[in-house]
Amino acid sequence: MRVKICGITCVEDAEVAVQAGADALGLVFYPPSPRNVSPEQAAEIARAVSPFAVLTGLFVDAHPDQVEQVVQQVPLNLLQFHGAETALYCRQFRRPYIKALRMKPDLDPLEAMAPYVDARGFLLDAYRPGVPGGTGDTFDWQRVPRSSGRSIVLAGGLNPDNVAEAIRAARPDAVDVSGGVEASPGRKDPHKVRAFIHAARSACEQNLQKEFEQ
Ligand SMILES: O=C(O)c1ccccc1N[C@@H]1O[C@H](COP(=O)(O)O)[C@@H](O)[C@H]1O
Repeated sequence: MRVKICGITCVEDAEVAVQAGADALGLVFYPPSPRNVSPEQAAEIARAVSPFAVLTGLFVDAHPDQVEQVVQQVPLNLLQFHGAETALYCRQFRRPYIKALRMKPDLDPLEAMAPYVDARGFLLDAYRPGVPGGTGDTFDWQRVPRSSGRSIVLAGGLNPDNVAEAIRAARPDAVDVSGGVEASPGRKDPHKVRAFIHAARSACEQNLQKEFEQ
């Protein structure tokens, strides 16, 4: 079980997340978001954190030049495309990427994943019309495909109180949280970050124990 803390806007929050055991940090390059960071802020965060934390850059239907400019300035390990980007679009940067899929009621996730043959994984998020992400909404975790053969990151409205249940229901490879561990828009609450990671790790251990006993 990997844990990604998304929407990091400052060095202090990045350090809290990594010390609490986060595997990955998300940096949002989407100006309408309260978690948006400039390439300069992102580069400062990148310099401060452990080289073993996976730094993920989140984009929403960005112009390719914007993505190129960011990847020149910030040592990102992974790109996260959170809009309506096609597989061709995602592939052009020749960097490891995950594709976010918003779980609209009529969406078949396996069908939606199919074109992204080179994606490193898929982040499944709640669907709210007109809002690309970071909504704080959950979706029906039973809709997460089992044994798809692809890495699945579960997101959408997760928090320290529901992440264990979400992991038990969906059995994802990773979980991702943004608003559920915030003190205010764009700032993380250290207690919530630690509680979230602890709850996710405990739920994963319980799942493993159950499988061992069966
Ligand atoms: O965090 C944002 O502001 C954001 C903006 C636009 C697209 C995606 C965004 N965040 C991603 O949304 C999901 C769910 O967020 P939340 O936990 O429900 O607040 C999360 O995976 C972020 O990666």
